[in-house]
Amino acid sequence: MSAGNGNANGDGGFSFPKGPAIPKITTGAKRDNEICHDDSGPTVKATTLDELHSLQKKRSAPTTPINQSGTAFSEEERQKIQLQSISASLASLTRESGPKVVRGDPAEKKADGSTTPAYAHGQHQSIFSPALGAVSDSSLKFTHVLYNLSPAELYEQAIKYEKGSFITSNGALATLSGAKTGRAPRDKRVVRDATTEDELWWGKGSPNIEMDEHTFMVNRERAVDYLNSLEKVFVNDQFLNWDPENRIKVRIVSARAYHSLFMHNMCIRPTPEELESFGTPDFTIYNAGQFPCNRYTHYMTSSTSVDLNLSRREMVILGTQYAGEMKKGLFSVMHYLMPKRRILSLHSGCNMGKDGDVALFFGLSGTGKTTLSTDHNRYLIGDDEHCWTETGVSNIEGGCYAKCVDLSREKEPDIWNAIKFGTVLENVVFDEHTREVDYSDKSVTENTRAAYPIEFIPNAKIPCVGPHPKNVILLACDAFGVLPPVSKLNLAQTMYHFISGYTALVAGTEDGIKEPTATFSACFGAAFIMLHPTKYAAMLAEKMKRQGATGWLVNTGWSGGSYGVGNRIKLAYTRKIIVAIHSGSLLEANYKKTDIFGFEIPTEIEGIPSEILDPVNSWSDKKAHKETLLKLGGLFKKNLETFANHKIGVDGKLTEEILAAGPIF
Ligand SMILES: Nc1ncnc2c1ncn2[C@@H]1O[C@H](COP(=O)(O)OP(=O)(O)OP(=O)(O)O)[C@@H](O)[C@H]1O
Ligand SMILES: O=C([O-])CC(=O)C(=O)O
Ligand SMILES: [Ca+2]
Ligand SMILES: [Mn+2]
Repeated sequence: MSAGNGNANGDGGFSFPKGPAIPKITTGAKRDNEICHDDSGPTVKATTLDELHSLQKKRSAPTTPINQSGTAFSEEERQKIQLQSISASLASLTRESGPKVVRGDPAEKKADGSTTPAYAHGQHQSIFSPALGAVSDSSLKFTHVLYNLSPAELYEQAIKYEKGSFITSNGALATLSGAKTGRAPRDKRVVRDATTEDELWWGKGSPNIEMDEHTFMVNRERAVDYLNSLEKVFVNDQFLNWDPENRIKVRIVSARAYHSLFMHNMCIRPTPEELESFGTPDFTIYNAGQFPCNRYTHYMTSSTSVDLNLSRREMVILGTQYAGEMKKGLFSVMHYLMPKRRILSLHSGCNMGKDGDVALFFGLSGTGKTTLSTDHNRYLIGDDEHCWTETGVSNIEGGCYAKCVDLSREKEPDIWNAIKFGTVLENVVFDEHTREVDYSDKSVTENTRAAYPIEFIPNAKIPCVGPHPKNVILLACDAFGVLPPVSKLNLAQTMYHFISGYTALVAGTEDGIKEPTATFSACFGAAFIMLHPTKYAAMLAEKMKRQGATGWLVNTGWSGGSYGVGNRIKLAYTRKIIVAIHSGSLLEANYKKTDIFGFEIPTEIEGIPSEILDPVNSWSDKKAHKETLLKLGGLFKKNLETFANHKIGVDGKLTEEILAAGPIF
């Protein structure tokens, strides 16, 4: 620092007092190693440390909200309206009308040193206190609301108050989701009432396990009471769906900064102006995940319960802190709301080429939706949840949720680079000193994840919308190693495989080779659909037909033998296949038909050894290949039996066509 020229400006706004320079203290003869006392630099204006700290934080630029009558709300009025709305969200339905809510962190000291709400001291601070007498102790306390905090504020909250929260060397926030490191579909309940009774898909194969309205209210009350018993809660007001005409306003009330930052990243972030006119949310999540449900409650079979009430437009989470429940809970809601508007909701990734050609990537968890839709040469529209309307596609979310087990910079550079300040890293392991993440370490779980805003991908298409898809790519990670790396599908085959929703995964690798297990999940997302799979399939068929889209089945799983003998097909090869699909060159290739499944497979693709294109070539044991192929064909047939009775299309013609498009032997 240079001493004495202290007309500091532009670096904090303080000014150096004019007048004679303060004389330096001189201590006689100067020796080389002597400590240099230099107190003549600019001093701060503050006279106390508290005052100094108060200088540090500048107020965010105020916006000028307009109310209905066209006049501007004062900041105070606006905050009061917001708190009133939050108080209504948090209200117990059996007691007071709503809790006393106050804005801000309870740990943040007021200028007078107090931490209690300022109303008692007559200071300016936003509070909302329903004008009712106290009828329980909980109505005497305040609930502090941390409303739409920024990532930086949420980092601080997480690191101060949530065990297992750390900043990793790449700048991301590492968090632990607790005992649950994946979704709990068996604990999902949907309220069966007069409306949903007829509208939803119930019974065998359906993900909708019923609960009654009363039980929902019991769980809702439990969650609300838990949240209100806390000193503070996080509230996120955000949007779903980039299609402005079908945008849904969501409110997420949660107890953890981790949850708030996760949803900040995954939902669409409102601008300050949009927030002013947010009003009442269309859907509210009560995430009381730290608190279990009560197993004496009817319908509860574990201490976890994820409850959807479509009529009330509410979701309650008890007994799981896995953040993916919120994301996929909202997706279920979209799977109900959108088809009512003749919009197809899809568990798919989506990207667009420079020429505007759009591709959808369907597939179950871990099959490559995020990996393959994140493509440096194309615009990313979204990685997991989309809508297909009369005019094109729109992403439902504002962020991506990438698997990061074995993540490498070389193979997935864009995802690697998206893991930076603002990103939530779930359940990863890192060096205790350097905080460098070891993505190969599965000590906590294999399902390690990164949640980041979509704009962290450099070629994200903002707004995340695009024209009608040209290619519909179904991904399967076939650990049996008999599905070809790529097959061209006709429309009936596309429907057949869409309804089947096949993938095969391998269990833990530790105790040697295990048989792969086939999973069938209708529409590549049976856990989230609300209507019968054929409803979505019929819509998909109709849209693909109208737009002339081509269907493809891409095996991102095993090649050269089943799991244990062969290997997972190289990501570089899969990417080349995808490039050939996008460019249209694959459509021009020569094809041959396979046995059993009747797939059309290309004989050549540039950059890929031709022999791997037909799996039979890469299996050394031809007999084992045939047996495995038949085995898988049998599993497909068995799975589709339940759908055979459900007629769709004119006279059930479509059903017949679809069933005929399956394996034949
Ligand atoms: N040939 C391949 N094609 C695609 N992915 C591959 C391939 N080989 C290995 N992988 C790995 O498989 C995983 C695919 O996971 P990804 O995150 O894309 O799943 P997802 O379909 O988005 O699932 P979810 O719906 O659970 O988010 C990644 O870890 C990726 O590195
Ligand atoms: O929902 C999750 O937890 C992860 C995911 O994307 C999926 O399983 O499809
Ligand atoms: Ca994904
Ligand atoms: Mn998903």
